[in-house]
Amino acid sequence: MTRIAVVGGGRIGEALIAGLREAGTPGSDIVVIEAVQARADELAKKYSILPTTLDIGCEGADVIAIAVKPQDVPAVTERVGDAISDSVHESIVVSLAAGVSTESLETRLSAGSPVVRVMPNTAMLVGQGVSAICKGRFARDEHLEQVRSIMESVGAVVVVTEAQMDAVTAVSGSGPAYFFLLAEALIDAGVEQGLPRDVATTLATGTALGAGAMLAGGGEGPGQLRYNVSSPGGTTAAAIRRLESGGLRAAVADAVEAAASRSREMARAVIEDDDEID
Ligand SMILES: NC(=O)C1=CN([C@@H]2O[C@H](COP(=O)(O)OP(=O)(O)OC[C@H]3O[C@@H](n4cnc5c(N)ncnc54)[C@H](OP(=O)(O)O)[C@@H]3O)[C@@H](O)[C@H]2O)C=CC1
Ligand SMILES: O=C(O)[C@@H]1CCC=N1
Repeated sequence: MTRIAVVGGGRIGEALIAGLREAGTPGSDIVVIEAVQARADELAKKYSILPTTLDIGCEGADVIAIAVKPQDVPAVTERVGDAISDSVHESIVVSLAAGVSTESLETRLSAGSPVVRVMPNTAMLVGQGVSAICKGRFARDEHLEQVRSIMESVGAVVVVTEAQMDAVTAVSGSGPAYFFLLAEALIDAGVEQGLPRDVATTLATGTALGAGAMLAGGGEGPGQLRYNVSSPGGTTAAAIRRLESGGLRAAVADAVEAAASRSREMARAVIEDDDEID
C-alpha cells in the first residue's frame, strides 16, 4: 500500500488520480489537496477520494505529488516542507511541474529530503501516459523505483537525466497537444472534402488509434510504416509530398525547440526568484 497525496487538482492532478483509480489504487490511498474547494469536492466525488488540507494530507503520505502550476511550486514546496519536517514517516516529494529543478525543490525541504522529478502527460487519464523520471541528490534507487511503480500503473516510464527533462517536456509532456492539433486539422480537412463532421471525426480518431497501436507494436519503425501506406504513384505519396513541401518536418523541429527553450526559461525564472529571496 502506497499512500499518495496529490497537491493541485487541475488537469494533470486529475489525470494522475484518474489513472491511479483506473489501475486499481484504492480511493482510501489517495488524498487531494486543491485550492479551489468546489474542484476538490468534484474530484472527491468523481474518484471516491478524500479532499483535505496540505498539513493533514502530507501526514503519513509515502508520496507527495506536487501538480500545481510551475510558478506556484516554490511556495507549495515550502509548505510541504514545513508539513513534513517533524514527521518520522519518510515521504518522497515528487514534482510533476515543467521547468522546476530537483535542486530548487530540495532547497525548500529539510536537508536530505528525497525528491523525484516526473514529466508525465495527460494520457495518464486513460492509462496510456508516458512519463520520464529522474531523482534528486538525496533520493535513493528505492525512491526512484517506488515512483516508477506508481507511474507505470498509468502508462510507460523512462528514466532520464535531469538535463534531458526540457527535451522530454517538449516531446512527450506537450506531445499530446501536437497530435490533437493534427487530428483537428485532419477532421477539418475531411469536412472540407465533403464528409459530415461526425464521420470525419470517427475516421481521424480511429486512424490515430490504429497508427498509435502500430507504432507501439514495435515491429517496424515510423518510416517503414509510412512506406507501407504509400503505394507507388498513389494518394499517400501525393499527400506526403505536400506535407514535406509545406514544412511539416521543420515545423515540428521548431515547435519542439520552442517548447524545450520555454522549459529552460521557466527554470531560469525560478532560479532568479530564489536569488531574490536569498
Ligand atoms: N497539463 C499538462 O498536460 C501537463 C502539466 N504538467 C505540469 O503539471 C502542473 C499542473 O499543470 P495543470 O494541471 O495543467 O495546471 P492546472 O492549473 O490545471 O492545475 C493546477 C491546480 O492546482 C491548484 N493550486 C494552485 N495552488 C495550490 C495550492 N497551494 N494548493 C493546492 N492547489 C493549488 C490550482 O488552482 P488555481 O487554478 O486556483 O491556481 C489548479 O487547480 C504544472 O506544473 C505543469 O507544468 C506536466 C505535464 C503535462
Ligand atoms: O504546457 C505546459 O507548460 C505543460 C507542461 C507540459 C505540458 N503541459
